[in-house]
Amino acid sequence: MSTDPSLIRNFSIVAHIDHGKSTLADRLIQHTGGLTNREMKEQVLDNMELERERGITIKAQTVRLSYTAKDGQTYALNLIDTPGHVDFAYEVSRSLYACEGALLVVDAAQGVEAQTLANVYAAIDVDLEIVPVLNKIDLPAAEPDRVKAQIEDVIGIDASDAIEISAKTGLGIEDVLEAVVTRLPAPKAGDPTAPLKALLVDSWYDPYLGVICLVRIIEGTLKKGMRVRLMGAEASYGVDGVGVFTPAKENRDALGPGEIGFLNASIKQVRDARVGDTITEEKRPTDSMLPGFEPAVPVVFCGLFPVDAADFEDLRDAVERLALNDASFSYEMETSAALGFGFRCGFLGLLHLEVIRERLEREYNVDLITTAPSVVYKIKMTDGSEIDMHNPADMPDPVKIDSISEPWIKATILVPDEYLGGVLKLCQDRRGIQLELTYAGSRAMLVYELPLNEVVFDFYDRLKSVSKGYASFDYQFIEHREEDLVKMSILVNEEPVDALSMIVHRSRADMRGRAMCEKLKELIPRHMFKIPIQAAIGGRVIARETLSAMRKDVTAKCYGGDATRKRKLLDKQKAGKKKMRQYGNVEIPQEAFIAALKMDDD
Ligand SMILES: Nc1nc2c(ncn2[C@@H]2O[C@H](COP(=O)(O)OP(=O)(O)OP(=O)(O)O)[C@@H](O)[C@H]2O)c(=O)[nH]1
Repeated sequence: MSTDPSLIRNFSIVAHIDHGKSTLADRLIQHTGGLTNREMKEQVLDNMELERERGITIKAQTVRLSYTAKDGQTYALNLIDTPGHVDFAYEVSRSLYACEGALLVVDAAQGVEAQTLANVYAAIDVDLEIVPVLNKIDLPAAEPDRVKAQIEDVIGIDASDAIEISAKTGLGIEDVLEAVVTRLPAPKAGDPTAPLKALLVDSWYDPYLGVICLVRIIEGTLKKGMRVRLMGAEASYGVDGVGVFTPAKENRDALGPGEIGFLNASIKQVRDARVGDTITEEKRPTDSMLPGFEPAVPVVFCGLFPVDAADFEDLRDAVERLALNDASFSYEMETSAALGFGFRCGFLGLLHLEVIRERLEREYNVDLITTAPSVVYKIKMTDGSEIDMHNPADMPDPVKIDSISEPWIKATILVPDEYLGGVLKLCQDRRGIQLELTYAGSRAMLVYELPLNEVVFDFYDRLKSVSKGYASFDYQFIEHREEDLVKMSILVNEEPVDALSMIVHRSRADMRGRAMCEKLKELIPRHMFKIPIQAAIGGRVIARETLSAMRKDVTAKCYGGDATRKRKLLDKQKAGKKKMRQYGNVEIPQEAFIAALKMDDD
């Protein structure tokens, strides 16, 4: 039997980073008896090691809590964990779409911050009922009244009955559960006998069961044994299992309207189970798909190569396994003159790239070289044909090119007044076009059009540093625009380093070329000989630096010292070597590749 929709509440927690979302989720699970203290890992919902370390949530997870309220009824509360970063914006919006309400958690000492706004607006956009919760009320610096006023001023929602809690001490947790039951709406009572219509909220790979799909039933009933169709993917599968997470996995026979749970159906890879897709019954399909299905497409590409060419097979294995679990990650084999065999990989954004790179290195134990991230350029050839270029190394002969266009985005940035100047300068420096500048309280809202190319390298980092972390940023792709773009090559000791070549706007080529040569001069260790470092467009050198030759023996400073120290130094050098790549007779450390691409605007 599926649960009566009036006894179901589906909700998310939205918050700025570090305001206590995970701590509150853990408390709710603990309070409703989902896990004993001992069973409870430090943070149950953020279950990937990397997520925990970086304090970000990548894959949405859900948990069903059973709560007997003061009205005597037992409710099924589905808490959906949402990822919190702009690279994963589409997944956030899909997981919010599966809810009727959200708890807006605000740190009572810090108040409303950038991500509070971005996340709460995302929730308001899909018409969720919002319950404000002031957390960390135990802190001496907590100012609940001031923060309530701020929520009303800045966000524009009523905060008079905001719940004051401490997720740390457990104070107010019961009030939160009561508010979920009494203040959030129940899901609409869809017809359990109607043709099945369910939203695919999330999917991940389980080594034993294959792909697990998290689904929200809109209408009809999902049953074990049923044959279902993924309408967007145009594929059908037999359902092997249906159930819920409490957070332990519990099998059920069926899930009805309003319920959130999982299905497994021997789906081989998450690529076949895209977030946002509509699931229906094969033999009695629903007549319309849920709106807004748009599989996330990679927008940033880069090459991944093993530091040691002998590790290529390990890398292939790791990349294949990762792709099983991440539909937004794409790859194809690539060969490079300097780097040998590797993969050209596609990502949702820079954070996604970094997360994947770290997972490959850490979980799969392969040392990697990452080439310059690049966006997708559309090239019109003089013979009328068109190509999508993912890699600057594939740039055709310029005489055969008619025009090149690059992707542009529309970015929305919220920033406190005092940092506005720095943010404006940053956007301007990145070829931004200002569309709007408005104020909400002491915050400015900026809308800019920007070339994605200028954003992929280090825009988030720069934005964070110029705004002390207070700016929030969100973007959407608008179109490809024709621009005056050229390929800039980097030559180290007269040898082109293909991994460092990039497409730049002609107006910025000199500046970028100079900056790149200066950076590389700092990043490449000295050798026994002089090394010229040059940036060039076609055959024309636009910038040049010279790395002078090393004069002293590294061990020289250990003269008279003990032999152990000397050996340690040599060992350290040897270990360092593993991370280097040989170009002609020059060694370039791996860090140089990413670091060289970070631009300093000031
Ligand atoms: N004093 C106090 N500290 C709290 C409270 N709730 C959470 N914290 C602390 O605040 C920090 C951030 O809490 P998290 O629950 O990890 O925050 P989060 O919003 O989930 O952060 P992300 O997972 O990074 O988005 C942790 O060090 C918690 O121990 C509280 O009520 N009082």
